Amino acid sequence: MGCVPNIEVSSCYGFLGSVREVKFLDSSKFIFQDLGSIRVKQDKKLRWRFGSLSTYMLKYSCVGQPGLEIGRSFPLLSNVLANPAGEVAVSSEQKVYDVVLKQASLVKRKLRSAEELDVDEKPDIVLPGNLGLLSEAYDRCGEICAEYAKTFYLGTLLMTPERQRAIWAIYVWCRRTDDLVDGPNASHMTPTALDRWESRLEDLFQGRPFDMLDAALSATVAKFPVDIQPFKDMIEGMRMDLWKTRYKNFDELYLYCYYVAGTVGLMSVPVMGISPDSQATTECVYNAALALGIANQLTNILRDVGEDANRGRIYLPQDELAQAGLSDEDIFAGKVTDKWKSFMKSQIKRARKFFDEAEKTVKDLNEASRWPVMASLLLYRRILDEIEANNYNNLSKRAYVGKAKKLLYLPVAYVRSLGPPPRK
Ligand SMILES: CC(C)=CCC/C(C)=C/CC/C(C)=C/CC/C(C)=C/[C@@H]1[C@@H](COP(=O)(O)OP(=O)(O)O)[C@]1(C)CC/C=C(\C)CC/C=C(\C)CCC=C(C)C
Ligand SMILES: [Mn+2]
Repeated sequence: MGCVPNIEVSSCYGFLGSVREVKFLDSSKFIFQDLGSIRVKQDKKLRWRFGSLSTYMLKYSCVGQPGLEIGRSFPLLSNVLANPAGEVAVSSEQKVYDVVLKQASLVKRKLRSAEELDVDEKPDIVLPGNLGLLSEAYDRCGEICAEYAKTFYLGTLLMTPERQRAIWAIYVWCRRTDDLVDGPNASHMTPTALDRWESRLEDLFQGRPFDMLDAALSATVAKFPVDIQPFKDMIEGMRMDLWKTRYKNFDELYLYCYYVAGTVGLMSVPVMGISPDSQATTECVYNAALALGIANQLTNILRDVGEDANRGRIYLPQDELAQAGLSDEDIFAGKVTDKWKSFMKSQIKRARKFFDEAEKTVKDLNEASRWPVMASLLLYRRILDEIEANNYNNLSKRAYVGKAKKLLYLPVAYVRSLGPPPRK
């Protein structure tokens, strides 16, 4: 999916040339009752097939509709399928892209309305008690990040102190959220407990943190234009982990990856900042952040196939396993067959595509954030190489990047992050 803003058709009735109702699934939920002025110009290469909407160039001259530029045309999305009733099933990629658009427009508005202060100059919010507590809270977040996520921690050491502390605070909240369903007390976790965690999140966003670690995130979201939605969506991903142990196809898996990892990318962009020299749209940068999160999660899933299977979870898409002549039993048997190797090659290839999409936009970030993000990207992507080096045995062997190699990658990441943002 490119960065061209897309309008997603949720339901489209009528015949070519005289569309009667098109609902736009963006934050405004436009419903054009009087569509007389809308003409759907059929692209000569495509034709209308009842029940499936192909890509159309939608030309309109809507007058008086806020936010829609008159006369502009947008390519409608070709993966929008309509059933005979004209109702449209929306792919996960589209649902997530809708979130990305909202996040991007929200940050653009926040940055426009707020003083264009460099984040390093903004004062910390004053929390009850003394400021020393906040500094102590951030230090504790840094210790937790160093303890549980050496790769990410290494990346944050390359950041400015303000951004470093903000990412530590976000990391700790993400870690605590993940530990609710993956940690030692996971067996006692219930949807109600996740609801309580979500209301605690709302409190900290309103400046009422529950404990010192929440206080660090509360101060962070007061300082950076970070929105609550990605945090809520991550909790939704944890709700899925409570009951869902199989994924029918990549569309289902993509949505899960957005929830637990793409959200991290969306949380991080306002902290990383976008370079003033960047020619990329905010949507493009958010898309790249999403892609990095998806890439990380797909890599994490490929790295942890054996471990996850031992806990009764198989994230790999069932339809793709079947197409490769594989089943859950093959995974539980733990045998690295030729079929398994061939299947893994295609899974690794797809994960790399998401890393490559993210890498194209790292240089559009604020200069001080490029190196840490590039380092984190290269180090996580390296896990895929290690799975290959293990001859695709991710069923009983956990691929990892050794400390020496991690350090070796830092100068590589530095060189890769040099240079101006790419011309779009
Ligand atoms: C320097 C840098 C990239 C910092 C980001 C650090 C951060 C906030 C990480 C949060 C990670 C976390 C604990 C998320 C909770 C859910 C979860 C576990 C997600 C999976 C992470 C892997 O964690 P781990 O390696 O510990 O695996 P196990 O739990 O042991 O199985 C994930 C794979 C998701 C990680 C996703 C990211 C780090 C996304 C980072 C994206 C950006 C920083 C956006 C950069 C912007 C552009 C334009 C590319
Ligand atoms: Mn994992």
